[in-house]
Amino acid sequence: MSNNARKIAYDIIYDVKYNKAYSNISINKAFNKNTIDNREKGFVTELVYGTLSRLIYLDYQIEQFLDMRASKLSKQAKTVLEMGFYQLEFMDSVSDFASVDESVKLIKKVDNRSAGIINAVMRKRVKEGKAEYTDKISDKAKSLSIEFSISEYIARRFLKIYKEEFTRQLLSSMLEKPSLFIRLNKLRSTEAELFENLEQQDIYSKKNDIIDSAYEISGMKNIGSNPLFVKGGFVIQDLSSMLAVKALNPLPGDTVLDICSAPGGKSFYIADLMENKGQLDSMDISEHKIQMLKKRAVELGIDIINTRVMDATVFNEEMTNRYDKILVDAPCSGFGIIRRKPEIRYKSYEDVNQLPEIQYQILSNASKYLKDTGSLVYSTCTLEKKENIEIVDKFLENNKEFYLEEEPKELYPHIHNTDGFFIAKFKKDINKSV
Ligand SMILES: C[S@@+](CC[C@H](N)C(=O)[O-])C[C@H]1O[C@@H](n2cnc3c(N)ncnc32)[C@H](O)[C@@H]1O
Repeated sequence: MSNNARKIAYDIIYDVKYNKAYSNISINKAFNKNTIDNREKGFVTELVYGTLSRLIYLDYQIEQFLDMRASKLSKQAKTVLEMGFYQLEFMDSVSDFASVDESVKLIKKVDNRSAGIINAVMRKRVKEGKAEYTDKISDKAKSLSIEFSISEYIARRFLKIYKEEFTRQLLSSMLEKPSLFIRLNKLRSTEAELFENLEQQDIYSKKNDIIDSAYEISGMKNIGSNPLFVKGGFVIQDLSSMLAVKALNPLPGDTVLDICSAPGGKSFYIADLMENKGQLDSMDISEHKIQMLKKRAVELGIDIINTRVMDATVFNEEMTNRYDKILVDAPCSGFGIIRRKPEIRYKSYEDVNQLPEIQYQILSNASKYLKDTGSLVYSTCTLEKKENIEIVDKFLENNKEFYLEEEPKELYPHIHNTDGFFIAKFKKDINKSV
């Protein structure tokens, strides 16, 4: 693989680590800017996600081979070493020689003064083999943090919420590649057309048992140029996201509010289940993301969506008692989608501690927009109880006219083959409160 591909990967990793960029957005930008073939794209994607997903573990390994304090390394040198160590341990397609040689070439482009140290550390690692990680640190959270490359804060929270064995299984599954699900958009295509498209491209698909328009697929390359995808015949959507919509049970003719809707995955499925009949108000605080939603809705052939940029924490009197069904897919810490967004692995208490208040405020406002016999779904893509069941309990405590229609669902990657997710379905019954 060329040094150009490694330089592209380096720029993305550096941007995510030091400029707070988002990995998925940075990768897309880099692929649009540079002309690289599909094989190189695959290599860059693996190197970026792999390295970013294992930073704490890789830094631990690097330290075992360094003759100086890691804090003395330049940011560039540290990043090149992390990429180099990742290739040595986790990329079978790259020889040890290439890992060392290409790392030295790369550092010469970005910080020539560190070339000697990179060369020495990489060679020492090749000669001696990886340092065995033994569970020698007595603090369990610290130890899990290194082993599974997750912030100590998240490790500590998971250990508080789950048993140790469950936490290990969960963290281990969060280092694996997520399954890919697509959903047929019946407004633009049919199952027969979808199957023909998948067959032509040698893509294996398995129909899902619960969501009849969902298929788990493997072997999809370069989805952006798939003609059926481009014309809106199918979308990529995790099963967990579809299950949240299914819980809401939108029907043709309903008046529905999706209050944190952008970039639109759930709104599009709501519209599909409504057979594009009725009214769907899709709101979000982000103007940019609402624009993305609008554009994709047109491609998908949906015309029942009214978009609005709105801060859902601010109560809007005009919307009182207006909707049959409301989805609150709240902004959250995202601990359930760590496999897709590796930067979430390193979140700290300060990054997430404000969220429960915002979530509760949004849920509380949304509940007032519901008609007297309406249904409301609260969902998040996190596994943090403070953002899930504790919000639900507080809401029920303060809103006696609401009850849970079914037990809230928690979904886990290693059990359900989905993102980590939480879904609670409430029913409003004003007679209950009197
Ligand atoms: C989990 S995402 C929603 C994903 C979306 N439902 C989908 O399926 O594509 C949460 C969304 O909440 C939005 N958000 C954050 N704070 C908000 C607020 N105060 N009011 C409204 N939307 C907000 C974010 O912009 C983000 O798009």
